[in-house]
Amino acid sequence: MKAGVIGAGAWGTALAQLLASDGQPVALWALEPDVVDAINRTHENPLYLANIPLSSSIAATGSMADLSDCDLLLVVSPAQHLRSVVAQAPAGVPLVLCSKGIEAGTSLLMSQVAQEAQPTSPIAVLSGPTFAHEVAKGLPTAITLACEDRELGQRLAARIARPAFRPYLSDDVIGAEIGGAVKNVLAIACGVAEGAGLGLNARAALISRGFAEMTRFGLARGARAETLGGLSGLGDLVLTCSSTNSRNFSLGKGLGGGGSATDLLSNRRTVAEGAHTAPVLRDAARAAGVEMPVVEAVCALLMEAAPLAQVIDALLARPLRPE
Ligand SMILES: NC(=O)c1ccc[n+]([C@@H]2O[C@H](COP(=O)([O-])OP(=O)(O)OC[C@H]3O[C@@H](n4cnc5c(N)ncnc54)[C@H](O)[C@@H]3O)[C@@H](O)[C@H]2O)c1
Ligand SMILES: O=P(O)(O)OC[C@H](O)CO
Repeated sequence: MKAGVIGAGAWGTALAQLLASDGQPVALWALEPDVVDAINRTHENPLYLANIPLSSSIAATGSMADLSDCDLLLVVSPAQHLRSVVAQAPAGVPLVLCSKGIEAGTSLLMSQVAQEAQPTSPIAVLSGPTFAHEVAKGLPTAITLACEDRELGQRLAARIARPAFRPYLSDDVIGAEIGGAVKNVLAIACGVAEGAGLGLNARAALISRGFAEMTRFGLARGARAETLGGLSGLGDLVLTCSSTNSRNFSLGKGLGGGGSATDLLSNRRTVAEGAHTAPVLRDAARAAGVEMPVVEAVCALLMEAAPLAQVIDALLARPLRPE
């Protein structure tokens, strides 16, 4: 058994560390030669997951050919690059998609993108409340593993589970993906509330009303309510909306503190997926006739279409309605 991980950002590196924790070989594909070099020479990834000593069973590589003998591939690139990395991956090997987002230009979920890029590869989705540093340190974590093929899902869960890492099985791939994609946009909104000093009542309101938006959109796209209320939806929403450990929450906090989206987004090395998902989600929701006022507000701030005070006033002035 040899697992492959595609993408050596914080999450790919943490997942490689998790898989290698029982001593099995893990091939970790990285885009940057510096990252390959650092992991192989010093067993660290200072660029994306600093201060975590990595297992010597992890071999980093810049060549997808080194993943050809893997029985499992975890795909952990930013969502907007998933199509190109999956197209380069070995064909026919089960792909576990760990990226959270919706593809710009197509509005496709990651499973749909992967299906197009590697039509012969079985697909599963791994998504839930999981800060990379905590998983890399072996702290207790639960996550949704969604796969339409239940037997494959069970095999993958057994392969990925570790004493402190518990995958919960689901066959609702769409639900798991929509929760992970939408919560990133809502975390930006909660960060804005924090940065603007709007208080904890406002944050709780954004989480609850944001979850209502996630549910409306998810149901319209064929997700199941129980999945949206589980680890990959509500669970991840609560985590990401509660901490500056979240890149999305931090981005929002910067916006709420008066920073411009252009400044905050330029030259960042790490990914804040919500900034890329927000306009795609807004357009998909409009096309489906689904109201998502919090998502609309985040888009307005990201596009610098209106000042912060005006965006907040517009949200508060919406007509009163039943919960
Ligand atoms: N960090 C977490 O705690 C966490 C947890 C769960 C899910 N995720 C998801 O995992 C995905 C990856 O996030 P991350 O935190 O590992 O990334 P990161 O922000 O730590 O690093 C950025 C990654 O983007 C890659 N990249 C940049 N340009 C690229 C290109 N042109 N082609 C391919 N890759 C490119 C870099 O090599 C690097 O791996 C995201 O969708 C994120 O939402 C992250
Ligand atoms: O840092 P964020 O905002 O990308 O969130 C990381 C994970 O998705 C949390 O589950």
